[in-house]
Amino acid sequence: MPPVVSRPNSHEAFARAQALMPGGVNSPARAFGAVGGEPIFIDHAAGAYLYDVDGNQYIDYIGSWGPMILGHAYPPVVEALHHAVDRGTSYGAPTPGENELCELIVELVPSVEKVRLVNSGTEATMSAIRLARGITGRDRIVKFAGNYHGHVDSLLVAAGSAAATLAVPNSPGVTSGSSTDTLVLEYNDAAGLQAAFAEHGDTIAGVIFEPVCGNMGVVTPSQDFLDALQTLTKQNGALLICDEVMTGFRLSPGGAQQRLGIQPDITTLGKIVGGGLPVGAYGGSAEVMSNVLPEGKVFQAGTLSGNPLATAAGATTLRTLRDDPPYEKLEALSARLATGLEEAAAAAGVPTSLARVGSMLTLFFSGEPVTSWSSAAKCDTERFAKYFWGMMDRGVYLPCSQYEALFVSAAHTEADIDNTIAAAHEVLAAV
Ligand SMILES: Cc1ncc(COP(=O)(O)O)c(C=O)c1O
Ligand SMILES: NCC(=O)CCC(=O)O
Repeated sequence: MPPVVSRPNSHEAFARAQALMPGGVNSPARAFGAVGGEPIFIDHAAGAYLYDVDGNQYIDYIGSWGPMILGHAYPPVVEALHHAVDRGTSYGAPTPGENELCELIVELVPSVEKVRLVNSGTEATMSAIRLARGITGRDRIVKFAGNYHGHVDSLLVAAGSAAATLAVPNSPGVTSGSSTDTLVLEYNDAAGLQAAFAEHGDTIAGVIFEPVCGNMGVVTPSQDFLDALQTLTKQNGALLICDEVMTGFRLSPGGAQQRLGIQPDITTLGKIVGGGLPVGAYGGSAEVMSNVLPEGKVFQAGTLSGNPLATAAGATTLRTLRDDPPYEKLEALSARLATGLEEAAAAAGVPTSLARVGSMLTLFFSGEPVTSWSSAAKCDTERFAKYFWGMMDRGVYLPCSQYEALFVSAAHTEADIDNTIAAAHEVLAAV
């Protein structure tokens, strides 16, 4: 792996970008705010690799923050897009391609009988909570500290991911009304959830949660927490909203709900469902979804929803995951990476704890296991930043925050993993 020597073209591009976009970026997650320095500008990507505008190559463990489970420019997806683009890029009218993608979602995700396509994970969660409120006639939504559900006003409270990384878990501009209707609890705290239902049960429309959390780094749900979520929502007539934007089609063909045996009322999807194009989706039983306009009365719409390029990329990706499942390979590669990183940290005497579920993993710079936001917040983020840059300079592109998951793709090889571990040995010895 050639060392990365310099990035003058990225530097120049970032200078231009800063005059054009706030912070020079179109999403704060990619601004490198928590690790210092400047983001690299990407020229192109193929398989497991990113190539920056200075010609440096990186092993990519972000994969566009989750979607690229098959690797970049996966040939069948590229071919499907070529075929689609010649037929026009948007019609604002129904297409057979929408049926194909929705059939695959319904086939693969256990709790989904009917689904609505939108353009992002944020739109999916925004629509899901509106649906829960519309069905129940109640206002309150429960969410968990450190979980991130996109930039929906009422969910941008104690939010994880870039909101936590950049210290705005509660953004200015979110009205006190929206945050009053949001009840924030600790992840993995079944007793806290029980107490919240005891006090507010008849006003809670729904509980939204990450079934395996990725947005405060990877945090695994305990079985009693999962049981409490399902039992308490059912007992109190609230809807359980499983946010599988990150975990959907990643942790198994049917997502975290299939892997962990969760039965939600509404599921939100994003990332992989669009195969690298902008798609989100929300779905549930036919009965729950019958409340969405025009079948029901809960309004939700979109000019580009079900876009033909997006459905082509999404359907090709899901079909590949169904017909040629990469999950065993992902498990083996991810376990190899996790073990290697743990060994590298131990050899260097750096206190860490490694969390992994399938192909999502995080090396926390804290000796204690992380189970919720209060334990995640104890990590040594300065040490993480040194680790991040050391890895970057050795051609390994990691999420630029302690509070994110790293993703392994089916395009990674054992050699990529071993090179990454070798880099980690060098870097961790020096942080
Ligand atoms: C669990 C979860 N929900 C929702 C979102 C929001 O999705 P998007 O960025 O596509 O709006 C994300 C990621 O960004 C996520 O990880
Ligand atoms: N885990 C956080 C994300 O995936 C968000 C990416 C972005 O907003 O750029």
